[in-house]
Amino acid sequence: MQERLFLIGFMGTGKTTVGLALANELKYAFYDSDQEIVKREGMEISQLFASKGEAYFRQVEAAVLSELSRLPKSVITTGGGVVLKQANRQLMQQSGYVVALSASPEEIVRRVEQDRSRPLLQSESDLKERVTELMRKRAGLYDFANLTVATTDRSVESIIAEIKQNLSISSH
Ligand SMILES: Nc1ncnc2c1ncn2[C@@H]1O[C@H](COP(=O)(O)OP(=O)(O)OP(=O)(O)O)[C@@H](O)[C@H]1O
Ligand SMILES: O=C(O)C1=C[C@@H](O)[C@@H](O)[C@H](O)C1
Ligand SMILES: [Mg+2]
Repeated sequence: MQERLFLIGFMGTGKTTVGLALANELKYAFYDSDQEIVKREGMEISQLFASKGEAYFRQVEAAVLSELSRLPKSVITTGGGVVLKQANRQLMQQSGYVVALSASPEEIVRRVEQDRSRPLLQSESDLKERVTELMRKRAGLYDFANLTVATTDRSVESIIAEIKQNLSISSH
């Protein structure tokens, strides 16, 4: 079994939700880079973006990822923008098995529209347009994953089953 699993994907694809349940099933430790940043900085992500800016957030995110990438038997879920830095992509590829979750823009809008915690989705423009534009800007950045799982119209249980099946194949 792989020592470390990383979950990557656009905002709202379910990384934190799926990762926590997967870690419980595998009896692995669970870490979420966004949650670690909140603990370390002592404020919510939206506050951090507002007070120190996105560039500062990205620096802390890279430092947190680097620490998490050394931990044994862990499921590590990441923020949607962690793939923006090439060094982060390389580190994850070298330190574990990387699973990308994907979802349609419509599904992402349904999942995140009631949640004000994501600063990059808080602009005045229409949420669907904002999601589509950001997805276009990030096209290809999640493609380095060992496995990509589509999550639209799928239960968390069936997503986990697909990941576990692929893990058992790739560890033989
Ligand atoms: N397979 C699914 N079907 C329906 N809803 C889901 C599914 N997976 C997650 N959700 C819901 O979508 C919302 C976003 O999920 P989650 O926070 O896990 O996404 P995320 O990928 O971690 O987002 P972020 O990149 O912003 O951290 C939550 O309300 C969660 O309950
Ligand atoms: O996609 C992104 O850039 C982000 C996703 C979230 O997980 C947080 O890391 C933050 O809101 C930025
Ligand atoms: Mg998350």
